[in-house]
Amino acid sequence: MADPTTNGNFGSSSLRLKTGLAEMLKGGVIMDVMNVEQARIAEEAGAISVMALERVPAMIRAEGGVARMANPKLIKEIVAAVSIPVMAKARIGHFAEAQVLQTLGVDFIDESEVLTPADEVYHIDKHAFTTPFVCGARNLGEALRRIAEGAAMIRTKGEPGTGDVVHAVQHMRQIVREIKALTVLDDSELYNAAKVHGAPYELVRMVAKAGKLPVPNFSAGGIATPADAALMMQLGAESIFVGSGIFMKERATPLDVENDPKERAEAVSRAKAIVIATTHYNDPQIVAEASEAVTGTMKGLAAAAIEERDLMQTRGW
Ligand SMILES: O=C(CO)[C@H](O)[C@H](O)COP(=O)(O)O
Repeated sequence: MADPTTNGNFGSSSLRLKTGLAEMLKGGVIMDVMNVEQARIAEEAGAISVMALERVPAMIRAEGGVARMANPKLIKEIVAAVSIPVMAKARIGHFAEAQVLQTLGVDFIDESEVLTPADEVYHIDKHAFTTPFVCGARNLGEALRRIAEGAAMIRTKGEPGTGDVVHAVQHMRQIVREIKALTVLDDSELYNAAKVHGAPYELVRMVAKAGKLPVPNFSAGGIATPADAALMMQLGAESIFVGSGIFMKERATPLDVENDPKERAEAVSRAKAIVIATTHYNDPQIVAEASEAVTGTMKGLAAAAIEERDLMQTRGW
C-alpha cells in the first residue's frame, strides 16, 4: 500500500508548501476587516492576518441577501495597506470567485459557509489552485473531506455572526474527541473508521498515527471576547478567527473607526485584547487584564435561538 505521508495529493510538495504557510499563522488572530482603516487597526493590534470582506457575518445575518466574494477593488486596497497576509472569502463551490482571488494575489482563500453557497453538491477542487485554502468543519469527517480536496488549514465553523461561542466549542471538542478515538484503533479497524467518517482511508490512517490533523486546526465562529479566545486555544485551537466581535457596534452597524476617535479606540481595545488573550491563553491573570481593558463588547445573539434554516454552519457537507 502507498505510504500516505509521502504519496498521493497530500504528500505533494505543493500541498506541503501551502500547509507551511498555514503553520506560520499558528498562535495568532485572523481578523475580519471591511475597509482599509480596520485593516490598519488589526495590523497595529498584532493580528497575524486579516480577512478582507464586505460584510462581517453579523451584518450578513442582520441584512440578508446574497453574500458574495468582496469587490476586488476593496481587496486590492487592503492588500496594499497592510504587510501581514490577507485572506478573502469565496462562496462554497464557486471556483470562479476563487480564481479571481488567486489572480488578485491574496495569501489564503477561505471557502466559507459565511457566504451564500454557490454549489449544493461540490466544494472547490482546491488542488487546482496555487493559493492555499482554509475551510470550515464541524467534525473530523468534514475536516478530512476538505483536506482531501486540498484545504491547507481547517477551522471550526461555530455559528458565525452571533458572538455566541457555544458551537465553536462543540465543533472543536468533537474534532479533538474523534481524533483521540482514532489513535487507539488498530489498522484493521481504521477501514471502518474511514467509512464512518466518510473520509479517505489514507487520511484517517495519517490522523490515527499522528494524533492530529495533517494541517493546522484553527477556530472560528462566534468568538467575541478575550476569554472566548483563551477558551478555544485551551480546547485545542491553534489560532483564532474573529469577525463580528471587533468592529461591530450594533448587530448591523460597524463602529465608525474612520471618523469617530472614541469608536476607533473601542475597536483598538477589543482587537488588542483578543490578540493578548490568544497569545497568553494559559495565563488567566493576563486574560483578566486584557478583558478589563476592553471598552464595549458585541451584544450578540444566542445561537440556540436561531432557526435551523438560518444556521450558517450547516452549509457545506
Ligand atoms: O468565516 C470566518 C472564518 O473564516 C469568519 O472570519 C468567522 O467565522 C467570523 O465569525 P464571527 O463573526 O462569529 O467572528
